[in-house]
Amino acid sequence: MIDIHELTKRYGAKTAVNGLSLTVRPGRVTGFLGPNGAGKSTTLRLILGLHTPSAGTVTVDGRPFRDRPRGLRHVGALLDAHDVHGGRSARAHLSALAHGNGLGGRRVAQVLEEVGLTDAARRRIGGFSLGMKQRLGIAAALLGDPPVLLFDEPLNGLDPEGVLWVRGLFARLAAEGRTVLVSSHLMREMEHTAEELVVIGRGELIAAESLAAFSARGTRRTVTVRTPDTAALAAVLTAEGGELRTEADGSCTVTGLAADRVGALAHRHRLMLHELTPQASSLEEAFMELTADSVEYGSGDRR
Ligand SMILES: Nc1ncnc2c1ncn2[C@@H]1O[C@H](COP(=O)(O)OP(=O)(O)OP(=O)(O)O)[C@@H](O)[C@H]1O
Repeated sequence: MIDIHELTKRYGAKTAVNGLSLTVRPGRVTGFLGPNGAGKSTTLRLILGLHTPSAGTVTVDGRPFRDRPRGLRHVGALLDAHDVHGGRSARAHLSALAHGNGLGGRRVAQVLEEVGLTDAARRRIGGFSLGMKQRLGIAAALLGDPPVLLFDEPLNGLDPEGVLWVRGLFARLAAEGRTVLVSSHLMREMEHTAEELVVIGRGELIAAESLAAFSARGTRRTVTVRTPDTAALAAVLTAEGGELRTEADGSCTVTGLAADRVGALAHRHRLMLHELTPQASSLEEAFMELTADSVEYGSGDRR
């Protein structure tokens, strides 16, 4: 379990993390989402004690991570897949880590196998693709068989088969009762990866809840309608504050009114409906809406 309490990190005049409080629980994969520059990497570094908080506290299973000798046995982390010595082989890299953490060599072979790098174990890391480096970083995180795992943008550079593999691995690690925190700036990456979400923007907490609860936050819900009386229905709905758009397939998309209200209005005005389907707001939409004000380097049209 990771406990973050009123955590703030300033770099000079820049506040990267601002009064952040949250708990990441074991047994589920938690997605850590936010636009670029939201403070995700800074938070992960603060959890690992690589940076010192300006204020607040962060503990891993009840203690600051820095207080733990042989850290890999407690927290495994992939922060930056490129942060490896390119001249070393994958096996040498992992062996050095294992040695520094009092872990046996057998574990190195096990994690190489786990991430599918056994055949590449003797090759220089410098020649690895980004996807292979991500796998190596995941192997390093798994080395100490830790109860808590942190992954910063682990899906970057992975091919579709790699993405599926990582999702399966994270789900298994969580099912084993571990705490698994996975950062991403892309909602669509988390949609099939995480069960819980923590969303931050400009260093502040925006949401911490299940994927389903987060999805329900989208306010731009729409209703799909089919009717032989499009013009009449459009007039009725517009008078009630809704908006009706005709789609290429002949259906209509209604915004601004809930499905039951659309149905009641059609009934009152004796208009025939062939379909009345509320559309769940997509996760992506909820994410864009909630983080629109915190996009640091956005294109402008997201606001
Ligand atoms: N060492 C540093 N010195 C100064 N500013 C920093 C430092 N590290 C991070 N920042 C700033 O703090 C903010 C948060 O950065 P951080 O890398 O934590 O965000 P992020 O959510 O991980 O973003 P990304 O998705 O782009 O990796 C950014 O504005 C960044 O420029």
